Formats: sequence, C-alpha cells, structure tokens
Amino acid sequence: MNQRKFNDTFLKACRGEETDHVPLWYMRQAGRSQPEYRKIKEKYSLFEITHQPELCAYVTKLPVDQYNVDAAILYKDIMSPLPAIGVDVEIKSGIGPVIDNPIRSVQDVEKLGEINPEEDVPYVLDTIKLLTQEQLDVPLIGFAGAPFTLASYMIEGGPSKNYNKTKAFMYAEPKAWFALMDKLADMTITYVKSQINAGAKAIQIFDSWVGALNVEDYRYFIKPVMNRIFSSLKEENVPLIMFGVGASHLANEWHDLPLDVVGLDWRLPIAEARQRGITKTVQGNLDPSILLAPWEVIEEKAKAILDQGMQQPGYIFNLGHGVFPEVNPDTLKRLAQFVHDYSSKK
Ligand SMILES: Cc1c2[nH]c(c1CCC(=O)O)Cc1[nH]c(c(CCC(=O)O)c1C)Cc1[nH]c(c(CCC(=O)O)c1C)Cc1[nH]c(c(C)c1CCC(=O)O)C2
Repeated sequence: MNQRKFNDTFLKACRGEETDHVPLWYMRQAGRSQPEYRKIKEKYSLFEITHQPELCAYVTKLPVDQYNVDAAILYKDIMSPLPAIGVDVEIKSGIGPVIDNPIRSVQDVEKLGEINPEEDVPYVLDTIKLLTQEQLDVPLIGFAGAPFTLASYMIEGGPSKNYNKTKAFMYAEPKAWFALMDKLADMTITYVKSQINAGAKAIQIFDSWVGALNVEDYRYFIKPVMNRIFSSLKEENVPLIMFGVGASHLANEWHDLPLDVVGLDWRLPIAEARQRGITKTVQGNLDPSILLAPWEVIEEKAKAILDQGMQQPGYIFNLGHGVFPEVNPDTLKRLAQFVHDYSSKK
C-alpha cells in the first residue's frame, strides 16, 4: 500500500456530502488522446490490453497521474463480459464493437449463457486488485453497460444511428425482449458485484443509447429491469452512477431508481435539472467538443457549469460524453487544475 493519503473527494460527492473542492474525472480519460496509449495500441488490441493486468493497470492509472483527476475508471469496454455468455464480439478500430452473429430470435436469446467472473474474466478482477490494493490513491470506478445499450449492439451487429432493428425486436417480440433484458441484467449484477468484491469503489452503468426511447417506452420496456439491477447492487453499499447520451428526457426516470448519481450529457443545464427535481448528486456536463476550442472558451464554459453545479453539495465535474482522440492532453490537465482551483474553499 502506498503511503500517500487516499483522496475520497469523489466518493463524498457521490454521497452528497460537502467537499473541499469539486471532484472530477473524464469519461474516456484513458484512450486515444494520450500518446502513451496510442503507442501501446500499435502493439495490442483493447482486449489484449485488458487480458494483461499489469499493462491494463498502467493504462487505467496513466490519466490519474497525468491529469490529477479524482477518480480512475477501469480500462475495458462495456462489451468485455459478452464473450462469457456466448457472444462473439470484436472491437474494430475507429468503428466500435462488431458482432458477426446478431440476436434475431427467441432461440438466439435462449442460447445465451451465464457469467462466472472468477473463471471468465479473472484478468478484470486481477487488474482491480492490483490497482486498489497497491497503486491508486483515488477511488476506482468499475462499470458495466446497461441491457438496452448492450442489446443494441447484440441485435444490430454493430454501432447504429437509429436502433431500428433493436426497437423492431422490442416491439415485435416483447417476450423475447424481456427474456433478453433479464439475461443481461443477471450478467450485469454478477459481473458488477465481482468488480466491487475485487475493490471497485463506485459503479457507473452506461446506458449510452437508451435516449433513443421515449419516456413511455422507457417506463415499460426498460425501467423495471434497471430497477432490478440497481436494487440488487444497492446491497453492496457503493455509489451507483447512471449515464446516457441524449437522454435528458429520462433524467427524472433515472432519479426514481435506487441509485446515487445522475449523469448528464451536455444538453440539459444542471440548473434546469435541479429545477426539474433532480436532487441527487449530478455528474457532468461539459460538451466534449469544447475541449477543441481555445482555452478562454473552455474556461468560460467550465466556469458556467461549475457555478451551477456548486449551488449545492453533491456535484462531480465531468464531460457530457467521452474525450475525443484529437484533444490535447495538456488541455485535460489544465482543466482539472482549473476545476480544483475554482471550486476550492478559500
Ligand atoms: C457505448 C460504449 C462503448 N464502450 C463504452 C461505452 C459507454 C460509454 C460511451 O457512451 O462512450 C465504455 C468504455 N469503453 C472504454 C472505456 C474505458 C475507460 C475510460 O473511459 O477511460 C469505457 C468506460 C474503452 C474503449 N472502448 C473503445 C475504445 C477505442 C479503442 C481504441 O483505442 O482503438 C476505448 C479506449 C472502443 C469502443 N467501444 C464502444 C464504442 C462505441 C467504441 C468505439 C469508440 C471510438 O472508436 O471512438 C462501446
């Protein structure tokens, strides 16, 4: 164990407690904006990195050391557990996850198996142990994809613009859909609990693409399964964070669920979320495109967001979505310093 003091600012903010400064981390902080990462990617694929705990821990910790962010997020992908239940997935560079045999029928759903993390993804658990027992002095965020977002890749066979096949399956075969949601929920619960047991201090559930649904369909097709997932994870007593893109219309639905932190993309101002009755901790929500603008613009926009977020305890600064590969690492470092300085209690 290292001798430096553990920085628990992020965990306090998750719980809605007062903090000395606003904590921050960046979605996709480990990745292609970093030259060191790009160098590793010349040799290894994403899955090859995650199968090597030492290397994966290095990639996870790099942004913490370089930017001085208040949390680490485990380097892996939302698709990482799927091979364990029988889904062949490949992450194609510049495209994203691709699945050659998409789910198209009840029979396809019935064929899906169960995950046994100790046997199927021991390297994920080993990486978590290495980081949390030896290397990190900030909390490690574990994560999983939510059933809708995972299903969207499993049904479309890859990234999609409008999720037509996913929605068609949902509307046409509700029984098969709910069976699929249940299998993915079981996988998520088991997988996330194993991450917490290995040492993850908070969990983010990515339902990146669920904003494609309207509120009514979300309530019927998705909310019950999310309620089951969060109710079960709640037993573990670590903060639970929800995130999706273009999902502002679902923020109050998320707020109803037994979770601790509502993640916002850049579309809904934090002050407006508060007015709409989001009283839990919020995380967000700088438009990641702004990181490509001159520093003066970044500072002005960050200030405006901080002024809203700091109105009450329970605020975590983040981007509204992941860091783009084109972003200069110096910008991320400077922004982290700015967020800390601006929000520090004088
Ligand atoms: C939808 C989704 C995926 N993966 C993820 C989500 C939810 C978050 C979001 O909405 O962005 C989550 C994810 N994927 C990755 C992380 C790791 C750590 C981090 O955030 O720092 C996390 C948290 C690594 C990754 N996952 C992926 C990369 C790029 C791989 C590479 O380096 O070539 C990384 C670092 C690949 C991936 N994986 C996925 C896509 C769409 C892509 C392609 C992205 C692109 O090419 O820009 C699926």
